[in-house]
Amino acid sequence: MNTEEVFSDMQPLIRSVLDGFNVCIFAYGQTGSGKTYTMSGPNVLSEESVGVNYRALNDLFNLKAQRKGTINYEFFVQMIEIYNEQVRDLLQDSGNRSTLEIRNTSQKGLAVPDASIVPVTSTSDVAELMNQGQKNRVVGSTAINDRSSRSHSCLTVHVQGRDLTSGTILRGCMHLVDLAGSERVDKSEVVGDRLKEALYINKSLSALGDVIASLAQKNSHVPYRNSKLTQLLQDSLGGQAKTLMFVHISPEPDAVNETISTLKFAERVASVELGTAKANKEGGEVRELKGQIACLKATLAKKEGEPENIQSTQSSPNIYGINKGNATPVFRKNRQPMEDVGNLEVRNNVTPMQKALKFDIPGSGIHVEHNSPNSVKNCWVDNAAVGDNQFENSNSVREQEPNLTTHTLLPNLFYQRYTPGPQKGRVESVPGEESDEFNGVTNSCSSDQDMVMSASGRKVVGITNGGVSNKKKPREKNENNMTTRSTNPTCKSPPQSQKRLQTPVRSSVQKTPTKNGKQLLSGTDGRRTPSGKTNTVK
Ligand SMILES: Nc1ncnc2c1ncn2[C@@H]1O[C@H](COP(=O)(O)OP(=O)(O)OP(=O)(O)O)[C@@H](O)[C@H]1O
Repeated sequence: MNTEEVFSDMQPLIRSVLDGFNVCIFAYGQTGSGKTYTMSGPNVLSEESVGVNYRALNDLFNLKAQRKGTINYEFFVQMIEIYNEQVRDLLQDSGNRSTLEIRNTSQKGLAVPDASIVPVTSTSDVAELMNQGQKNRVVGSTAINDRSSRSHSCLTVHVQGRDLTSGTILRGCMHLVDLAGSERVDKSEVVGDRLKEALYINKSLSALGDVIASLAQKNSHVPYRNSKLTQLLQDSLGGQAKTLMFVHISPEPDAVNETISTLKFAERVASVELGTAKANKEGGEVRELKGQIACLKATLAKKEGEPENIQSTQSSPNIYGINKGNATPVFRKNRQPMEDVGNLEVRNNVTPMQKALKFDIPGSGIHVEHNSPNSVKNCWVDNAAVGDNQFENSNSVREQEPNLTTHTLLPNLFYQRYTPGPQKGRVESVPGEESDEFNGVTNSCSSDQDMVMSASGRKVVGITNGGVSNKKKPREKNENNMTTRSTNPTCKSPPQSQKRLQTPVRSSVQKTPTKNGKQLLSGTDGRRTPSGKTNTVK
């Protein structure tokens, strides 16, 4: 199965991102099985070997061009890695990199708000950023893979679109995750820092397994907080995102145990039942009503002598909209206001929506009949007072200033902190040991709370495989694998038993069956038997 075929499995999801869904695509498998090859491609890229990350971005730009008469899209990119349970910004030079926090929020949407977020306008912009991120990623040599990723990496593309006719705002985001591979340390023969990395990798993958098991069993508590990886993927696994997992296995006979356990994991993933998909669409009327409700609440609070700052009524994920945060000055000075990069939501004068309005304010006991547009104009959010922490649960709303209703929903998020500079080589240094702050935390979140990323949309996990030989030496063995066999003429025909593993196991995210109205994660071939078991294509 070549990369183009693999990519065809995820192509429908690219459209979904542009339609306002959140999507997560991740590569899973033992070390050396070809995850990085699938996601990013080999070191030297050719048109055939370029990874699915680049292809996805390319598709996004193509679709953007096709839709330019109807929707205006903007794209922004973040790239982070989780290395030894530390989250790091791959778009920052290693010298400037600090450890970042994952913010669990069901409302605001940015999983790692302090990571650089960079506007991109062309595929070459993206390729440059990905190369930079890839170079900054921690890679090390082991007995199994001489360029083994020692971290989980996540490339996130944020999409914002504005329908030119209706004014509806669409927001989607796509996480492209290249997991570090599980490894048996006796086989990878790692010691010292590499051993420490392997232990962190295995531990976080095992936390991922626990989360999947909990989801599959529909447990009320899902232990997302046991690792940074599961925190990061929380919303993609247990929320409403569309999720696709590529499973990679090695054709090596002596990797059969790892292969079996990988396929068992895939089977478990496939049994997770999903919620209903929703797109992040916000029409002009909704925005208007939110603004008016916020305004009326502010007026009410003032009348009752309550503090001015009250909870916003914002209920949908809004990664672009919230102006709270504690970005350090050092970052701020590098930021570029979103207006400068053409954020269409920055200006949203509400006049078209100034209609007669009748509604109850939930929980306030107030019924409002409202015919004047002007009250909206008397409402504003004090950005200065609020700061720019996008992840507080409330927005401050104050009365007085005119015409700023939805300006308030704007993004310090989109103050981008990316400063182009000379690229650093791959990071080899290993930070000091960090205590695992999530160890033992078993009951602090639910799937509905503390979401890492805002997401709307049904989850779909399709599974394919692109395994390669996990032996570092000889390298030719890598050619004898399912990902390359159709493209590599030097590839020898494997024994029958290996052929099975090498046969592409495809996923069809569009045909994912449903059960009781819920979408199921698709199985190893993206299909299910009537009993709900997964099929393996032979
Ligand atoms: N389809 C393929 N065709 C040719 N070479 C491949 C293919 N897949 C993987 N390889 C080669 O196999 C080696 C291991 O692949 P890769 O680094 O992608 O594995 P990985 O699963 O990401 O490993 P790790 O988890 O250790 O990072 C690399 O040298 C890569 O170029």
